[in-house]
Amino acid sequence: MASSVFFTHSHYSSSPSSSLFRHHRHLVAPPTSLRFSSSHVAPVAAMTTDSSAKVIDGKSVAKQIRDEISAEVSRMRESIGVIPGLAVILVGDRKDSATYVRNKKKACESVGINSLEANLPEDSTEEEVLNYISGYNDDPSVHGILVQLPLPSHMNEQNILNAVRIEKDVDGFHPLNIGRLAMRGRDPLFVPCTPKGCIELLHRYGVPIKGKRAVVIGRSNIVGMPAALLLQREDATVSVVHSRTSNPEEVTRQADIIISAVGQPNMVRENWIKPGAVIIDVGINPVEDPNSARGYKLVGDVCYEEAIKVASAVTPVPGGVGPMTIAMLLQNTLISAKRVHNFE
Ligand SMILES: Nc1nc(=O)c2c([nH]1)NC[C@@H]1CN(c3ccc(C(=O)N[C@@H](CCC(=O)O)C(=O)O)cc3)C=[N+]21
Repeated sequence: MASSVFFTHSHYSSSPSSSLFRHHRHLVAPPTSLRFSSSHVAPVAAMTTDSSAKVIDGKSVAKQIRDEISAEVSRMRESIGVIPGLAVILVGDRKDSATYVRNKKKACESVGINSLEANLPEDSTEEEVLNYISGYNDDPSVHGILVQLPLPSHMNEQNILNAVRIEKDVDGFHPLNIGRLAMRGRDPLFVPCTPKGCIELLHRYGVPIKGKRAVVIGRSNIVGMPAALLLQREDATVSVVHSRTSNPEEVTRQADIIISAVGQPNMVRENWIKPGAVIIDVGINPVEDPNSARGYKLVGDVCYEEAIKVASAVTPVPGGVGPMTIAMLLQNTLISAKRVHNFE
């Protein structure tokens, strides 16, 4: 888990992920800070007719998906009287985690999903967390359980994730769900939200995957690894570039599709990118920005200003994969409620 982009998101987080990537940390973002107003986002249909790179607008796709979910939630409530429910367990008071949990809650409200929240103090015991999980496991109004990561270091993440009933594992982090994702001829009950959001963006932008070369940068349990499995299920030829890969830029330059999830700001430069490649940037990295009220801004793993010149399409940060992650969480919660109530 150490190389997960999730854990490097916050400027409160202590250590950078991987050693090989560390020498890129000093790269600074190019001076112009791009703004992604909806006005310069091309409509999806225009993508194939224009040769300059397109912004893959995750924020608006996520909004579209939330509208679809919202309609399904209403239909379900009206026909069988069931409202999907998501329980989120937050341990400790990391600011970034609290923000994410708040955003998830808001997103639930926006589509009519019930949200429950357990806020436990940093010094809680593992047993206390397990008690909450077992309460939610047994609660029929809860269709999805999410344990916000990272957990405090005194807790055993594996024990805790193993305790979530797989039928409610809307994060898709249970080893049985991951195992099924990895096996041909089997299907997991849930696909992890961030990788699922990446593939959904490729689908909705009409990017062909079958037979294409894909490179995933990063091998975390929550993004890189499941993203590589999903691409393989989509019939891409997949390579995984990681902290011990020699010549990562050369490998990455072969890719028609790049998914980067390492948590190193602006690591992927122009010379890593094959002209015309499609880039999904999962990194959400805070970098100092005196012009911003917060004192920092968020940038991806990919140097956006360089990528936009060579790639055919790129996801921005923010407004790319992040909002899709939340939309997929809502979708998984709906899928769970439909499944348990046999509602089609
Ligand atoms: N059990 C678990 N499941 C998770 O899915 C999970 C987690 N733990 N721990 C933390 C990470 C991080 N994560 C994000 C979700 C949405 C945005 C998001 O919406 N970002 C926006 C806004 C960024 C901002 O301005 O702060 C954007 O990129 O546009 C980002 C990050 C889910 N995570």
